[in-house]
Amino acid sequence: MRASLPYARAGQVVGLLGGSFDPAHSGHVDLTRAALRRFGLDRVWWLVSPGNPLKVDGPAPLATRMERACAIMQHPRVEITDIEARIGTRYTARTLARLQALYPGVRFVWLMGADNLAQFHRWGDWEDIMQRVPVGVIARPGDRISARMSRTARIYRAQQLPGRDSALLGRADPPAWCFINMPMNDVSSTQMRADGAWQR
Ligand SMILES: Nc1ncnc2c1ncn2[C@@H]1O[C@H](COP(=O)(O)OP(=O)(O)OP(=O)(O)O)[C@@H](O)[C@H]1O
Ligand SMILES: O=C(O)c1ccc[n+]([C@@H]2O[C@H](COP(=O)([O-])O)[C@@H](O)[C@H]2O)c1
Repeated sequence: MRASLPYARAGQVVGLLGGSFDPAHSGHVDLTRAALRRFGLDRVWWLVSPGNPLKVDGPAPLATRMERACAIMQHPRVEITDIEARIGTRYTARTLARLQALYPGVRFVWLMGADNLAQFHRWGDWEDIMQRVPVGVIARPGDRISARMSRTARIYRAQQLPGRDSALLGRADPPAWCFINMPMNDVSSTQMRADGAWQR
């Protein structure tokens, strides 16, 4: 876990996986490894959120979620960060604006599971997000159809890269997005909390 901002140099492509990580699990790890392989990324940063603006229940303390995330995701090209708490944002559009100002010349790609694409049009300034960065979407059990039928997918149909061209996403100019399939992992934090595997 780092006390400073993560490092990236101009020209690199950094995938950002924002999440509640309450708790982090193998689905996040699989998504991250697939994103590194498929989207032409140099690095991935996990942004452990101070709290999802759309979720009513507060998550477990940030330090507890960070500790678990660091324990489960160990990879030389992946950083676990609480950067949103440090810069005082929880809305993705604002996070991206701050990161782009802090890291001129670094290319960022927003990463998310298919469930988040399905409701992406409810996020604050979601069209600004689409204009700022390419978006990589990873299949999730039960959400493939709702994601493909989503308002975002329909509005940005012409800007969708086919899965076979996913390696171009990192260097594509926004708006651009790509949906990839991977061997699906049906683990979820909700289920882990329900099973008593994680206490808030
Ligand atoms: N099993 C999975 N397969 C693909 N993507 C996933 C999977 N689990 C989580 N993600 C994605 O990882 C990001 C962070 O997820 P999050 O921390 O909310 O975990 P979660 O399991 O979805 O939690 P919850 O059940 O509390 O909503 C989101 O974009 C989510 O879509
Ligand atoms: O900006 C928003 O309005 C917004 C609304 C919902 C979710 N997000 C972000 O989406 C990421 C995934 O959230 P979650 O809770 O599904 O893990 C996390 O970084 C949230 O901050 C962002």
